[in-house]
Amino acid sequence: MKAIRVLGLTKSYKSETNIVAVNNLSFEVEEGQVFCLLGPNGAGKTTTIRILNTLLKKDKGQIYFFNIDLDKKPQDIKNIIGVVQQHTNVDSELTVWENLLIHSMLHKMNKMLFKERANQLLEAIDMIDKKNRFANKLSGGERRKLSIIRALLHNPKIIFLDEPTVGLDTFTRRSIWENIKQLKYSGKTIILTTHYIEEAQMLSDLVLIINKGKKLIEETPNTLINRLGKVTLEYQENGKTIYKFFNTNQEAKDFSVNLKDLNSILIRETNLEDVFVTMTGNGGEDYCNSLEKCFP
Ligand SMILES: Nc1ncnc2c1ncn2[C@@H]1O[C@H](COP(=O)(O)OP(=O)(O)OP(=O)(O)O)[C@@H](O)[C@H]1O
Repeated sequence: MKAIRVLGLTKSYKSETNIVAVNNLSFEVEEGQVFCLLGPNGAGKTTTIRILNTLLKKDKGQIYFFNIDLDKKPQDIKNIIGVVQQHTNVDSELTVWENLLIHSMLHKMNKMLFKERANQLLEAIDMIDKKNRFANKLSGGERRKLSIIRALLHNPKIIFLDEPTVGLDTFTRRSIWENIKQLKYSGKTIILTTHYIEEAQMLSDLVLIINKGKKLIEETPNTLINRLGKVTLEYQENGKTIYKFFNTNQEAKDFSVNLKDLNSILIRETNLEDVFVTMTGNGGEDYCNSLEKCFP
């Protein structure tokens, strides 16, 4: 079953430059998938997510969550989604428990169910010992965990995670990855945006790469990597690192024997970051806007 269907989504900001932030974007997400939206700065990811989260109005297009039309039943949609925003927005003046209680009241949860779920989630996400601590006395990672617990409290079917691990240390990041995997195994649909391509490669079933508000490609991480070439050859030429992609190690080796600077050669597995950089251009320049150009 399709958890989300987005058809021809378009949004402009009426600023001095009249930017088309999202331009006729269409995509579908299967129930139970981890779906990752990738794109360079300013690509339109946050705008797309904010529209899906009912926080921003679109100009054009249709959005369905489990066949429910967002335009017709926004409240129904709010009840089936949980949102972890990019900037953690927990209430610093309240304790962890009080933050969760307020959220349960907004979702009209019954008290018994609230207590049971809140304790369960605090336990699962390793925050039970912080239950009575004021949010302003939590570390950045703990605040992020609180916002994840809060987003899950009303048992949403679809969870939006906008850069869930930004600024977190390796241990906290791994523990959040583990939580995301557990959510997927429990059948939740997850929409992830991240600038950590390694995170996208590890967690996602499907990746949608956008640039300048437009869809470039939508594939599984492995398909994207295979299309580019499983093997990457890196070498130096005129003071620049050149990347070339091949289907096999042997092809990369055969190519490398004719290179001048043999010391600079590195042959390694291609990763999703190589795909991302190839498709969206390096350093924000030289954008690749056609699939033919990226994947001849
Ligand atoms: N409130 C706004 N008013 C005017 N322009 C905006 C506004 N918000 C975003 N934009 C512009 O819309 C475009 C898309 O921005 P958006 O925040 O959706 O991108 P993003 O992919 O989330 O970027 P980042 O990775 O940097 O967070 C950018 O050109 C941005 O400057």
